[in-house]
Amino acid sequence: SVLADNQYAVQMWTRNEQQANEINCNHTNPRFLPDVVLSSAISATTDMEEAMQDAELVLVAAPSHAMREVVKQCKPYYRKGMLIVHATKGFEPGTLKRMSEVIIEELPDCRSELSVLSGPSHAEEVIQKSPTTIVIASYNKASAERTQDAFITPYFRVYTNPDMTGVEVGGALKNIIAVCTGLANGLGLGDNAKAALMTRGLAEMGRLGMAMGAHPLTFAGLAGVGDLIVTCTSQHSRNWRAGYMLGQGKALQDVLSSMGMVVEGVKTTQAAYQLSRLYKVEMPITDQLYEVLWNGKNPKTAVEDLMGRMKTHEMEEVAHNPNVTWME
Ligand SMILES: NC(=O)c1ccc[n+]([C@@H]2O[C@H](COP(=O)([O-])OP(=O)(O)OC[C@H]3O[C@@H](n4cnc5c(N)ncnc54)[C@H](O)[C@@H]3O)[C@@H](O)[C@H]2O)c1
Ligand SMILES: O=P(O)(O)OC[C@H](O)CO
Repeated sequence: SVLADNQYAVQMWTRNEQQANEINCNHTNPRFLPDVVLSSAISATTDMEEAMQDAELVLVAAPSHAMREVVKQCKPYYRKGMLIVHATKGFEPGTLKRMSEVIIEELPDCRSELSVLSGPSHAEEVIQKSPTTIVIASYNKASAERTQDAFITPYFRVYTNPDMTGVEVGGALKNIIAVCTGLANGLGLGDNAKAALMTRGLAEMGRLGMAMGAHPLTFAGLAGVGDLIVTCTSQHSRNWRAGYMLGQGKALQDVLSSMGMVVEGVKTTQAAYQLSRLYKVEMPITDQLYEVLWNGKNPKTAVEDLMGRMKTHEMEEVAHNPNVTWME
């Protein structure tokens, strides 16, 4: 819709014939965005060749577990010079790769034209043209700026950032903390607990991100704290809602099937748990959510175990900084 507002003819690809017909005939997409009329500049097809044949820019928003499969389908129709943008927040299950790494493996020639679009941006609000800010990260400045120009509108403000790793890691990890804050609300815990999870969650997002090569300041930006705030507090968040239902005692499988849409935070918790061991980074909140989601731990016990951890400094970097001294 943003691209259509910027005068692009938009061709959507979907594997669902009925959805394509609905978009072409009625300009609606009722399962995903009920009560919304789409621009007539948007059409849909189930034929990838048709979708990509005249494309200047390809935006991929497949769930993280399906990214490789979808990019493989794009491959025969890819042309050098096309801008490739992804908006997916997660890691590839099993390989633990970031989405840009998966895309570059499948389309090695696209590296300098590849960007990630991330930040606090629930589709339900973007479609209403409610003011939204996002960030585009790319290895290449010119590609970041071309992509920024393609998306920027008076209601959709786009920033650029050269830190691809930080933007991708921030966008993926915030979903873990959103599931946790939903869980806390479902358990009846208060705002103090929510603020604690968001703040200490941001600390562990930054720790893993930096170990993976990200710039620490990216976590203070839109793809870090910005997306963390919206996902932990918005009525639109699927990750928060999934956590809330778990906190109310529903089983994970029932929660996921009732949602009918991807809840990236569940698989991302497993990936982050594995990455934290690979990079030797402490992620106590992620560890507890992993035990709840994947090993059936009682969430109340998980909260007790988090609160009962050995006492420590708030920021190791500050406490052990030789320029910062304690008074005797
Ligand atoms: N919804 C948002 O507001 C929003 C905002 C920013 C980023 N994202 C990210 O975008 C990604 C997708 O989220 P969403 O909200 O569109 O999810 P969704 O569950 O609403 O839609 C996912 C779509 O992908 C399709 N799909 C699933 N597996 C597929 C496969 N193997 N091949 C082809 N198509 C497949 C589904 O049929 C569905 O149409 C996620 O990583 C999410 O974090 C979502
Ligand atoms: O609905 P969620 O929880 O998947 O969040 C969607 C977007 O990532 C918000 O920026």
